[in-house]
Amino acid sequence: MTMELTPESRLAAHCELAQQTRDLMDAVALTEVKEDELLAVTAELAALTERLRAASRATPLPFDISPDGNLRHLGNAVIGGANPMALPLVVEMDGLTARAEVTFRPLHEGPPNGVHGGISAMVLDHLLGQAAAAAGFPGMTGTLTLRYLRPVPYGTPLVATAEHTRAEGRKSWADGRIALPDGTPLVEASGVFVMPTAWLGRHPGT
Ligand SMILES: CCCCCCCCCCCCCCCC(=O)SCCNC(=O)CCNC(=O)[C@H](O)C(C)(C)COP(=O)(O)OP(=O)(O)OC[C@H]1O[C@@H](n2cnc3c(N)ncnc32)[C@H](O)[C@@H]1OP(=O)(O)O
Repeated sequence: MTMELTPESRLAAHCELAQQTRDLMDAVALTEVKEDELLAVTAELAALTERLRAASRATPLPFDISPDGNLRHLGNAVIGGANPMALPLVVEMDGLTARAEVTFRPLHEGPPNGVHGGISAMVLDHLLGQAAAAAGFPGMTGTLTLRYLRPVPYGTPLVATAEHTRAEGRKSWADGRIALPDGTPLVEASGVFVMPTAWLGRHPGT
């Protein structure tokens, strides 16, 4: 884990850029403008891409400690505010239960009018991993098992939750689900997380 000192104002500007990029991605997925406008916007975007590439990192922003003292990962593909790929998911811990409100977007479409199963899996992978980490067992996903019970809609507020269930040596288990606000489950997941030997001693409790 690399700790890096970057001014908060620059990080906030990076997160704003990522959010603007998400808005752009949503607009690209849904646009109906004419072909010449598509070509014009594409040319403008190519120029903007080159401006950002004028100074580049080799990897996204790493784990760091936020001003409120919490571990954060702004470059993460699920929770990273500075990563346009991220929703970004805001995970709250309620005791040992990880909980996140999530509204998927048309951009996440897999089946017609529904969220891609891999997107649901990505959210649950992260949430289960965070529940295991909160219980003192951070690890890499070894196995993730999913049951897709009902199509996952986009544009509707949903709730994702996960909890650590047990641990054995370097392995820990967690369960989770994405559900409608009334609790109706849409996708259920269970996962095995394995702490790589390289992490031993680098996280509280290991
Ligand atoms: C530095 C501090 C960081 C702090 C951090 C904070 C975290 C803040 C929350 C982040 C939440 C992120 C949540 C998303 C997490 C990803 O998305 S991780 C990305 C996806 N996963 C991967 O890329 C993992 C790739 N695989 C690997 O690196 C390695 O295979 C593994 C999983 C680390 C295991 O390697 P290994 O340690 O050499 O395993 P090995 O010694 O053979 O086996 C150890 C035990 O695990 C079992 N095992 C091994 N592989 C598996 C498997 N695939 N399935 C089930 N069991 C397995 C073995 O059977 C063995 O069991 P026992 O014999 O002890 O009973």
